[in-house]
Amino acid sequence: ADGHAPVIAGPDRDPREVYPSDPELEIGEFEIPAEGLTDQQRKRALNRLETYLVGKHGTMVGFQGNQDMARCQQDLGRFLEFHLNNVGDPFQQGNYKVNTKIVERAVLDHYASLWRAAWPYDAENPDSYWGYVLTMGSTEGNLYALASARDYLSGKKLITEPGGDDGQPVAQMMYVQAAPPTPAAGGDPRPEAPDNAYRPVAFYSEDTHYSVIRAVRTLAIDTFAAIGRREYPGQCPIADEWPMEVPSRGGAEGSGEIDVEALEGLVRFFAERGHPILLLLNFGTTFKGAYDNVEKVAARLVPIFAEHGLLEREIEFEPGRIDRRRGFWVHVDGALGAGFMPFLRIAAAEERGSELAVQLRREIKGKIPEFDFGLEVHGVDVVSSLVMSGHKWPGAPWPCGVFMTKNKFRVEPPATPAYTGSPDTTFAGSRNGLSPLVLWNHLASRSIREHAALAVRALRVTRYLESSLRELEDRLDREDRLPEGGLHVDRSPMALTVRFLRPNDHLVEKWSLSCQPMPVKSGGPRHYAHVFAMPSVTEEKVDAFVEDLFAEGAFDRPE
Ligand SMILES: COC(=O)[C@H](CCSC)/N=C/c1c(COP(=O)(O)O)cnc(C)c1O
Repeated sequence: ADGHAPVIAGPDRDPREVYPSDPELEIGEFEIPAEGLTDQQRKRALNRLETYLVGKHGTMVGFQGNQDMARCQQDLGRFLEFHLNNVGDPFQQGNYKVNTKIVERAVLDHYASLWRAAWPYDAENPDSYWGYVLTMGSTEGNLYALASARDYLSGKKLITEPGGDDGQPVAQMMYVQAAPPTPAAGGDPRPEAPDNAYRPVAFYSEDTHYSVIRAVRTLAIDTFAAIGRREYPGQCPIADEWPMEVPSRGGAEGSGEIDVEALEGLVRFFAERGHPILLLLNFGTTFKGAYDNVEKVAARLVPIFAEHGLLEREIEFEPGRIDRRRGFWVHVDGALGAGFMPFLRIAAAEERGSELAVQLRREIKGKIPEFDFGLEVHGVDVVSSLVMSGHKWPGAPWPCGVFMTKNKFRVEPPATPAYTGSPDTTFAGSRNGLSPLVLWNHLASRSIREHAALAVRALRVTRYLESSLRELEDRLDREDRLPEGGLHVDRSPMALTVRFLRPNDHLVEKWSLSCQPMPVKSGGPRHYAHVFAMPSVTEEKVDAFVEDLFAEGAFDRPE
């Protein structure tokens, strides 16, 4: 009004008309005016939000997030008094002293023991684990793993003692593009395609989480489909046209596991042409909770790697400076599965007559699948890196997780910023110092056996959920209210989730259901929803959910 530029820009339109309205929450209560909000206004808004969240929290069954926050607030609330920042490498104290790196190391050690890696961390031991607690969730871990794999396979300098060739500290680590590799003695040099040796090819299945697709694009990593369509048109070994992703067994209506035979054919095609292989396997897929058979994949691919000089190859940085490394990288996306499968393995190792072992055998008939650093095939430790989300199985009030690899696979960090006093070896700059506390509290609050019992219980609740949905199908059928084609109840082997026909929007909203259309052979997409039996989902919650599905119109489709 007085001709001066406004202190802050006013709204072009009323946010209440623009943002999606929610009957329980009004955006107008949360907008922040130039004069701020009074204490009373802030308290009213926060109370309104808490009431909303309490309601949703009680019926949250649709995603893989464990809603049981255990003792987070009581035990850890006091740490909100600090700006906890674990900036830099977890194993180097650095100059930012208000950190929880000592807790982070304890958490990493424990996961290294659960994932059968060599621990504690030892910089001198190539086989020792190295890892860090993620500030985002498995998306960050997958991004970091794929970036590491890309650089490792394309000949970037591996991590070495800090310092240059003359032993003097270097101001800035630079990437060194190595000369084309000469396959180790006995390998068959392929002069016809020396440049492929630094062109890693990425493989992942059609059930892979969308964050991986974003990651390969962000990192400019070529997938087998991209190179196949561009450089080998019409030569796909498994289909007339190169599929965008490795097919899953049985396609969209299958279990969600990767088709190992299809993968083998695709990998062989590129290994024969000298490409290093970058493979991402799922261990608990997003929608079906399926586990790629890591053992079977390894048994099929290791001989191919051996045949084509990819088990170990020599890379020469500068004349006379030889570096021996692999021509493949296997990353296991264990966002959900890496958090609880180790505990099932522990339950299976119990005395055969123990209550835990007996309960486990009721849930799982076969062997507990291997997916971690302990898996060896033909003497090769197959897994190069692993990731887990902390807000899934463990249960955290915010996204977090763990990334883990081995020293021998680590690539030189692009920078060693003096001002943090620590090499820049993680993905983030500032790193969440509270997340290690949450994971530590989760792990330390129970014995290994009690964690194992929790994992077995989740399998039991999942089985209860599946049987309850199948009984519901019979009840609806008896009352002639069953949707045409039935409820399509399905559960993949050992999955913690059951999928079924998507119910109406009201129930999707009430129970926070994650939904996905699936292309099916008999015509258009079939709309599914799923429930994950995380530790916060009880039989009582399942009963209440299924009763809602029995109500009139529960499966009415929006017009
Ligand atoms: C629809 O469900 C999701 O997108 C959930 C995250 C929400 S559950 C808390 N899944 C995330 C996920 C991710 C990404 O993990 P986050 O970054 O921790 O969400 C990576 N890999 C797999 C196999 C995943 O399932």
